[in-house]
Amino acid sequence: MTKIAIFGVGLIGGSLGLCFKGKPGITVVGHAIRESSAAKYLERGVVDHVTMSLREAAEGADFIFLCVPVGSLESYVHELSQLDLKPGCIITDVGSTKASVAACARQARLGDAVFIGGHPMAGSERSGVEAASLYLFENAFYVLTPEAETPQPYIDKLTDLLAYTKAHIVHVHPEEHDEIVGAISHLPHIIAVALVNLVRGYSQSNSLYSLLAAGGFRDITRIAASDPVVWRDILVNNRDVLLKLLKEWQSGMETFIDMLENENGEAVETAFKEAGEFRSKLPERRKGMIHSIYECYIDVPDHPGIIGKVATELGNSAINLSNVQIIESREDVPGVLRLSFRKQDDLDRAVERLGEIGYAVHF
Ligand SMILES: NC(=O)c1ccc[n+]([C@@H]2O[C@H](COP(=O)([O-])OP(=O)(O)OC[C@H]3O[C@@H](n4cnc5c(N)ncnc54)[C@H](O)[C@@H]3O)[C@@H](O)[C@H]2O)c1
Ligand SMILES: O=C(O)C(=O)C[C@]1(C(=O)O)C=C[C@@H](O)C=C1
Repeated sequence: MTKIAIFGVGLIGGSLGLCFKGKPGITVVGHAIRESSAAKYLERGVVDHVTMSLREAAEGADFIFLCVPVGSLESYVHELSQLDLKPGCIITDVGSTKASVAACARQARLGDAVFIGGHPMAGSERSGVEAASLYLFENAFYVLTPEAETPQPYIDKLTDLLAYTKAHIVHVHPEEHDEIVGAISHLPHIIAVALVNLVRGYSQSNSLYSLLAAGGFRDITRIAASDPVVWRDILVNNRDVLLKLLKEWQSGMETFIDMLENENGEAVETAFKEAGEFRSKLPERRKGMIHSIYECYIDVPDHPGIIGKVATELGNSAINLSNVQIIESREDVPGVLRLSFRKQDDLDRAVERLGEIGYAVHF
């Protein structure tokens, strides 16, 4: 039996558990720090067994996944180094920063165990095991940061196991990872939070700010709802990279100030053109990379049973709907439903079908 131990059974740890559990010859053990969490992990079926003992979870494990916030990773590596781990055990993590944990693992005495850093480039603004999903990593990139001296058979073994996530494995150097992910993930989270807090301030004296906040604001700020502890740890850990990026960001904002002060419409137009061209060339909307789900919005009349009606219509056309959410519902005013799909094809067919039967569909 291959034993996989997961520490930190939340969004990412729970999703990995779902990918591995039930696969031939695999048993998944989750480590819980609270009894109430232990019961929840079993109830949600993300692991086969739960233990509150770090030793019991780790000893005898063939793979150990550290899925706790970045600020706790080093203490876990240290604690594992005190245990009698199975020879050949592969320890990996899923932290959003890689340089510090790699440096820590290099120094740790892990005996016959091997550390290989990892980072699935998929996630969500939701957190906790309640948000775990079997499909989270499908088609996303999964970064591994092996050292030059990491024996190839260990890398192959971890890569083989990760095939159950259906993610694409890429190897990146830890420092290079932190620079790139700083720009494409950490900086956007800072910008989203700063923007939401700016508008939150304005809305305290005028409720129209919240009322009128529409697609543009919601698109750019979804990630501002991400877990505060997870993101505190990421930003503090990657502060050197982020301080450099924030200075460049500041200079980018200064450029916009100059354009507006000088009424330089041409420069504004060029900035939008260049950004649009680059964005349109990003790899096709890959689940987990840009959107973790395929979504559209439809205007619906405010009357009972509308969700059932839409779901039945899609079901009759064999279109697989993964989620429906009412995102605006006020008396006497048409509401908006958000429809989520796991595949681009389902989204495309839903848009066509709903359009045919008269719904206004938006993206
Ligand atoms: N959220 C994302 O989109 C995303 C994506 C990729 C990687 N990551 C990384 O994955 C890791 C987990 O993030 P998540 O989004 O799954 O968070 P989460 O809050 O959903 O899960 C974290 C888990 O760790 C446990 N935990 C929290 N603090 C702990 C501590 N001090 N000691 C031990 N356990 C603790 C929690 O009980 C929870 O089970 C982080 O390192 C994060 O950087 C997150
Ligand atoms: O989709 C989201 O909500 C995410 O924030 C996912 C996201 C990202 O920024 O792309 C967040 C953190 C990770 O470490 C990897 C992926």
